[in-house]
Amino acid sequence: MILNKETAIKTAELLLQIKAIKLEPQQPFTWASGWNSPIYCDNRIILSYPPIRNYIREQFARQIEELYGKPDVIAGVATGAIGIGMLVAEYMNLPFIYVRPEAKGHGRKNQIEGVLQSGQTVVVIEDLISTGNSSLNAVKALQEAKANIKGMMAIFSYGFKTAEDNFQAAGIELHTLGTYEQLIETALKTNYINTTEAETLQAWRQDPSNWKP
Ligand SMILES: O=P(O)(O)OC[C@H]1O[C@H](OP(=O)(O)OP(=O)(O)O)[C@H](O)[C@@H]1O
Ligand SMILES: O=C(O)c1cc(=O)[nH]c(=O)[nH]1
Repeated sequence: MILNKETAIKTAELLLQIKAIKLEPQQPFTWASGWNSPIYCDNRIILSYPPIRNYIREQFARQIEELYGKPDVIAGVATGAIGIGMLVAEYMNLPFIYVRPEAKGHGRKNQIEGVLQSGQTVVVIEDLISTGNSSLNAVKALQEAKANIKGMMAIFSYGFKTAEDNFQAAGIELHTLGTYEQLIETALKTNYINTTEAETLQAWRQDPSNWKP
């Protein structure tokens, strides 16, 4: 679910401004899910731009307070959302933890790093949602540790039906700052992409798991 249109427009403008959106239809990117894709959204770049990371941090903090009040803990999904999650926690003066894709094989063998107590309310921050599997894997680990998950907030989602279904099946509310539709609209308007590229991106989105260049 998009948080609000104004934020979606601004988020798209900022991601394009810092060239977080990469298009390479001839040399597709491989995603975490194994899918091939002509597009990659590298939200990690946001951390290199203080005014932009401040904007994202403040949007998250404002929306979290509006939706859930103050949770006990902010969690980030490793590694992409550790940085921005920590900034949100700092801004809200809340504890921060992060969740690895799996438990470490050595040391304390933790999957969740930081302090989480049974029954604590948690808002989970993610940088990006494709299938939603990484995010929901983190949610599962938190729930197994008896966290009370209030919701998941992401900078951007491709808005795939499979992700929506996955979140619905898990009973987790997802809110995003930016959307694919807004990104493509803004990218066209600002000549970041041309109409042929926009058509490729729309066609790809119809069946992303089977797309080939
Ligand atoms: O919705 P999904 O299909 O799971 O894909 C999205 C995930 O992919 C990226 O992480 P990546 O695996 O590239 O690792 P990183 O966060 O360590 O960069 C991103 O940060 C999300 O966590
Ligand atoms: O699904 C992914 O792995 C993925 C897609 C994308 O656009 N950006 C990203 O960081 N990961």
